Amino acid sequence: MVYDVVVVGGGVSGMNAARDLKRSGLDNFLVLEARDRVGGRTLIQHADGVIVDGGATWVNPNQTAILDLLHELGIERFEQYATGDSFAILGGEAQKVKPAAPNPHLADTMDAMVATVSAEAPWEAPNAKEWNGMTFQQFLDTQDLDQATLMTTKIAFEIASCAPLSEITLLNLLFAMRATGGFAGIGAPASGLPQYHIVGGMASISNRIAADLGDKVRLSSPVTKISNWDGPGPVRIETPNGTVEARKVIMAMGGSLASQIAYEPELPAMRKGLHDTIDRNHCLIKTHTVYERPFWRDRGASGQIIWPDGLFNISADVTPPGTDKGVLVTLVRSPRDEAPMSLEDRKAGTIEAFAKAFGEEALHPTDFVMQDWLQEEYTKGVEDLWSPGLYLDYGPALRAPLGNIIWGGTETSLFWCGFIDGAVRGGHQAALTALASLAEELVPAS
Ligand SMILES: Cc1cc2nc3c(=O)[nH]c(=O)nc-3n(C[C@H](O)[C@H](O)[C@H](O)COP(=O)(O)OP(=O)(O)OC[C@H]3O[C@@H](n4cnc5c(N)ncnc54)[C@H](O)[C@@H]3O)c2cc1C
Repeated sequence: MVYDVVVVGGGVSGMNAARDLKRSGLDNFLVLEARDRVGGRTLIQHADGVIVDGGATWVNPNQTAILDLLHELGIERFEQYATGDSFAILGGEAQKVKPAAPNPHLADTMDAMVATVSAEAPWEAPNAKEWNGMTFQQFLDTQDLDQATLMTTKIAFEIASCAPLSEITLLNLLFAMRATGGFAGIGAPASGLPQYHIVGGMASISNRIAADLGDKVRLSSPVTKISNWDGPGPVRIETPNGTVEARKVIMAMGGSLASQIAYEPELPAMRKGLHDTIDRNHCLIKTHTVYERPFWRDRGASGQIIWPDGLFNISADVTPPGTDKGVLVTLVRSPRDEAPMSLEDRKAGTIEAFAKAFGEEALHPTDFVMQDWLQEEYTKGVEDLWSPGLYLDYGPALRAPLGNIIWGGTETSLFWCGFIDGAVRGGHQAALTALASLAEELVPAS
């Protein structure tokens, strides 16, 4: 049997592509997912009986593709708790901090630069070459900014980008800003956290779609080799459980994961170059600490702590509705070469920091869970799109189909690429491309 389409990867992007295929009336398709679950970089964890997001969690009101999907699936969202004081740990002590307004000079300067970078082809920007040769840190050094601005910019952008400013190529950042609505989109200082969480966890999106697709989703099926992708004849897709054939293949994953698969014939140099240039090893850890109640709220605290160069980068109150417990998340962006820290040590350092800001009650959580994405074979840390040359040298290969392979995943989206919203958009786009390409084959050759 030859499938019309095989979707490789059951993250939000692949599941959304499969959902579109089904809604188009196509029946002859299959999703192959490496893990024993769908959802990819979204993950439901249970902490003292409370559902928390081990992966992606925040959605903001500008992210219309994910908001539409949530609406269609009947999935509710709840607002981020943001009432009360925020803290920063500076010099070992917790201090109340007021959100600083973004520096208008920096915002205007960068928005003017963003205006010259197109979402479709950032490599064609007039200054693409110059900006490809410069890091964000080097650019900031030329801007004559005060220390406070430099610090808020560093915190906001390092959290949003999961990389030190010295490793972010300016051209790539400007594209990311273009894709997310300008300077204020990706990580404007003091723009705060995005605003909504998903009731039941972000992974309920993929779980809901998987339940609807039934046996069209094959779990624990890591694709190891893709042959004859350039046709004619069907593409062969190998997994340890057997080989399937398809007319079209949607690769719904980032380039760094796609590069772990063997291709015959080999992929062209441009696409291989793209895979090799994506930096895949930046670590992102999330922890959730559960308490009997959100006691920090009684003390007038929002739950947010910013800790430049600390054990974690930022914390927030992510207590879902319907529980008396209180839940604090931390996001940890670790340098690649940092030795992994044990759960016990991370817990001890985290609650000690919470105690500095919120008092002794913080030393008595009822549960503490951690998720380290660098340890996940089918995620491999955060897929960074910051390396020099990624767009300038290999950008045209990012979305261009190759033979019968169609590239999907959040990284291919023109908008909110790298985010859940981009994953939904990348899925829509890949499904449309596959359907159009199948339709084209029905047109008789003249
Ligand atoms: C800790 C963390 C926090 C985040 N927070 C947010 C947030 O708050 N808001 C937001 O918008 N975004 C956030 N993101 C980003 C968001 O999670 C991603 O943009 C999105 O989930 C990507 O979806 P995807 O389907 O494109 O890719 P993935 O989720 O990576 O899906 C790829 C799928 O392919 C599978 N796969 C890999 N290799 C193979 C193979 N060989 N064969 C078969 N299957 C394979 C994987 O198992 C996976 O299921 C966060 C990411 C992380 C890691």
